[in-house]
Amino acid sequence: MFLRGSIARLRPEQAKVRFQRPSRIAPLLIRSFSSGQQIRFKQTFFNPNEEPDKNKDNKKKKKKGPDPSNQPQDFLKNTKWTNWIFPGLVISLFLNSYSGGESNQMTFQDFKVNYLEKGLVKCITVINNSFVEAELVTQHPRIVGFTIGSVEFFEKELDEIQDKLGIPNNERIPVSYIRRSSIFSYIMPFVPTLILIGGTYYLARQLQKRAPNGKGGGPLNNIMGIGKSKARLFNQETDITVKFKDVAGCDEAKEEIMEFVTFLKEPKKYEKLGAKIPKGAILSGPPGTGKTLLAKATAGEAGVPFLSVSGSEFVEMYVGVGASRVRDLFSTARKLAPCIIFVDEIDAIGKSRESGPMGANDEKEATLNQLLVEMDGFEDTDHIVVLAGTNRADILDKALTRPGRFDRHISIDRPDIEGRKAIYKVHLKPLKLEHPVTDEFAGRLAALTPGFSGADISNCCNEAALIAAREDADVVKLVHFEKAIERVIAGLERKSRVLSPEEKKTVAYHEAGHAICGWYLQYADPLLKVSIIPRGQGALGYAQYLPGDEYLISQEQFEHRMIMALGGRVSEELNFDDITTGAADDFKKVTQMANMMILRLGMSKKLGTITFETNSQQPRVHKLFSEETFELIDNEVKRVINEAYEKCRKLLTEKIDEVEKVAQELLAKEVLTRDDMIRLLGPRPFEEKNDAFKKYLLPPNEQQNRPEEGAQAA
Ligand SMILES: Nc1ncnc2c1ncn2[C@@H]1O[C@H](COP(=O)(O)OP(=O)(O)OP(=O)(O)O)[C@@H](O)[C@H]1O
Ligand SMILES: [Zn+2]
Repeated sequence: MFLRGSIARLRPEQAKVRFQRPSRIAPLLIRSFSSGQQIRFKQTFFNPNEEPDKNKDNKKKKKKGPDPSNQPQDFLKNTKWTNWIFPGLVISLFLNSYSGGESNQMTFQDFKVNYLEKGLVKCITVINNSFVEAELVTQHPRIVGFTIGSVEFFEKELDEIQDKLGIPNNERIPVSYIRRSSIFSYIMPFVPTLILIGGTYYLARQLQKRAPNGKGGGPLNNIMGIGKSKARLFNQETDITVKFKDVAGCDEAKEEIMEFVTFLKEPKKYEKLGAKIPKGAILSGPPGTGKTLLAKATAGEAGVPFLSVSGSEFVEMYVGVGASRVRDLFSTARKLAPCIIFVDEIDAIGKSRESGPMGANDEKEATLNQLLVEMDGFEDTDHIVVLAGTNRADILDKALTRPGRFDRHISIDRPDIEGRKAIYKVHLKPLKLEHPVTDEFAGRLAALTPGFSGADISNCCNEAALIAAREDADVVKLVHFEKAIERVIAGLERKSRVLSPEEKKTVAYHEAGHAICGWYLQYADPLLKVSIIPRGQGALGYAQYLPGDEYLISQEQFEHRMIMALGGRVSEELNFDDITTGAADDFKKVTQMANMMILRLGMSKKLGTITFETNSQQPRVHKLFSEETFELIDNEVKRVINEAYEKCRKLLTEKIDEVEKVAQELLAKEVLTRDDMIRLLGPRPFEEKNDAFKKYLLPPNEQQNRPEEGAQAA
């Protein structure tokens, strides 16, 4: 638009132009050869310093009249103006891109024929070396425009035509070269800044949306709150309903932890005597033994807030996040004090710092260091107790367990029969049972589930209720519990897995072999059930034994267990021409037991009382034993297994009729109970070793009977 004006200043008669392309720096340079003068044009088509149309604004203002609300600050306060930024921008770009819209677009050919050759062209402007605008002597149209491929070609054509028309040099059409930039080139440099400002504004808005309680808010909270601790707070009034009475068994652990409760309740009692209360305790034990529950109960008893966090929640891929979360956790705790912090799975950060195949891990180390610093940092008067749970107390960093930090070590083991009974009583309470919970009933369930942890028991009770519901029963009965227990131990029954008659026969004889060995071996555990219904992942048949709560296992017991495990394969050998793959798992167990006897338990006379076990955590630099010892170990393991095998074969050869009886019965009924076994074979010739079994599972008449001594052992 402005361009036209500038060109207009150049009279056609004034300029005889040799066509020359402008340099970049001097976009509007025309050399007039007629005058030999260089004429410089001011680039006026877009000058940011020059207000293009001041009058327009004035007119607008006049129209509207003076309006106090039109003060700039009022206008800015009214956020609606932001709505007009983008449409305005788009419109101005649109106008800009069509700034040449007034000229009639055509082809160079049309221009040549219709205007140039007829001598109607006043002057020519080449814009950006690609577009040509020509001002005509006519009024309609006054300006025409067309695109050109190359300036050289255009110049040549123009020269040729003017030569042809015989126009003298001094009357030739003046040609000017200009560069016209779009508004984009002025806006572009500001775009990154605008995006940055816009982004910051958006972030700030998102953060403002965050609810005052710290919860909720936009997804950005996740990014901004990365250094925040993820600890869950359980409020003492509402959330922690757990009390010591809900934690069954583990009485010693409760007693130990009771000290923390009294400290949090009556700190004065200790402080006036100058006693320092331990800052923390590590609760260690196998999974599901109630470490979290005990920690919660401690908070529940003391009536203080409980901050629970898992060690793995400190571990992030970003360096420094773990330490920052630890800091945040403790600063929260200080605000809530007196309170209890519980760090579950502390081994995730508290692992011994040099251990691990990759050496030290800087981020974990920083997190652990921060934890140590925080634990040193709080005073007894802060009234914060830190409890930590782990399954691997042995791999914890020594710095964690030194006095002044986690100086109490409370270990919680799997519950024994009495413990299980107590835990059953807790978890049976919410169920609708056939009879009220008796000592006998809970004891029976406890006897049926040796080795179960608290979590297993809770799971088992729930499973029983689910089974009862599936069967549309009104109440949960003992059978439902028995099914649930079997399911937890051996997996789901898979009746859909159909075995061929041949396979079924093999499985029956295999299981009968195990069962007969167990029946006639003195140190075998009491048999509860033999079944040839496939279960779980790969078991085609299985037998359920009830080991008691044993803390010591004799060599003879080991041997008898090995014989029992081999019974399946030996029975196959005795009853069929071929053997099958069914004994793979049995061999694994046998080999493990033999290895343990030889390498760890000093049960080989030849090798003596020495352990050959290596700590796999530490790198092995040299061989721990000589080639001869190695060979000896090999031979001893083989010897132990072979002896067991021979004893097993001898036993089952003698009892081949009994094997037959049991196998046939199994094929007919699929499941044999202890009662079935007694019916087929007579009572077991030994007294059962398992007291719990005797007390809760044997019928009263059997409990009195002393089984005849002297029956055949292996
Ligand atoms: N002594 C117990 N008395 C009652 N219930 C128990 C007991 N021990 C475990 N449970 C049950 O098992 C569940 C799991 O226990 P908890 O989470 O405390 O185990 P944990 O030792 O912390 O396990 P992990 O080591 O896997 O974290 C509890 O919610 C509870 O229902
Ligand atoms: Zn087997």
